[in-house]
Amino acid sequence: MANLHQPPNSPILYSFQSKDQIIQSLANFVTRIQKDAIDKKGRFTIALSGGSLPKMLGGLIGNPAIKWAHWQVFYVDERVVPLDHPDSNHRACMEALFSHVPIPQENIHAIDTALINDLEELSDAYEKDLIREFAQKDAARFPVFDLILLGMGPDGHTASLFPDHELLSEGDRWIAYLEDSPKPPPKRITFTFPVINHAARVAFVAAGKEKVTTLADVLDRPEKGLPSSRIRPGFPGQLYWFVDDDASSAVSYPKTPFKL
Ligand SMILES: O=C1O[C@H](COP(=O)(O)O)[C@@H](O)[C@H](O)[C@H]1O
Repeated sequence: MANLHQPPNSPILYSFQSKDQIIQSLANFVTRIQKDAIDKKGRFTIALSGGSLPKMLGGLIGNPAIKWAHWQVFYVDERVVPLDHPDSNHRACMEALFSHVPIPQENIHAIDTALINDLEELSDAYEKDLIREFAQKDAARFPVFDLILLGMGPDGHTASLFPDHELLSEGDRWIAYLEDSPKPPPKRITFTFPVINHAARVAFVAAGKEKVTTLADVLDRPEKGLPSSRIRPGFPGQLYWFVDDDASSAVSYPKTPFKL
């Protein structure tokens, strides 16, 4: 559980020469965290993003060390569209990962598309799904995920938390909704900052030259307050960055060699 009396741990930045190296290292990292979680509690709770992230998870396919039956998967944010829509984060994760591995479908927590015409009900229902998974088991004010995987947009947004948006100050709800996302589609639901910042581990995955300025702003100039720089899991939580050398070429923040 987050300890408010201790300052957050500093982020750990891993930079790789290629996307393939990110994919392999990320797979090793996730594999180790799921083993520790399952050994300790018999389950592994993970939340995934959409955007470019799902395609970075390919290193998990065919890995015999992954105990899929023990995974409980939620989405950090979801675009409010049918689950087979090209914009759906669930669809992207199914196509890139879950349709290739033996995970029980009931362990993947997608939005209830019967509710997509009422965003408040939809986000309440997703919050209740989270509460069912976490509240009775962990009795915490906020869920404590074993691992949350995030992306970062070129504007510095993460999840569906966009620069200058009123949801940046949401400190109470677990799941919030928005109808005015600056990036299409406009209707989305999203984890709030407190949920992300209560996780045991959070890892950003960001690659490509189009992220270079934003990554330097987030890591070297956090005082700018971009949404991605507000991700600071409370102690003893740990934040990691898995990036490529293109994205990190303008960053002064110290890099750490990757080893497990
Ligand atoms: O719209 C979204 O964007 C972010 C970042 O996407 P990326 O393609 O720049 O990695 C993503 O993390 C989020 O889940 C998604 O809904």
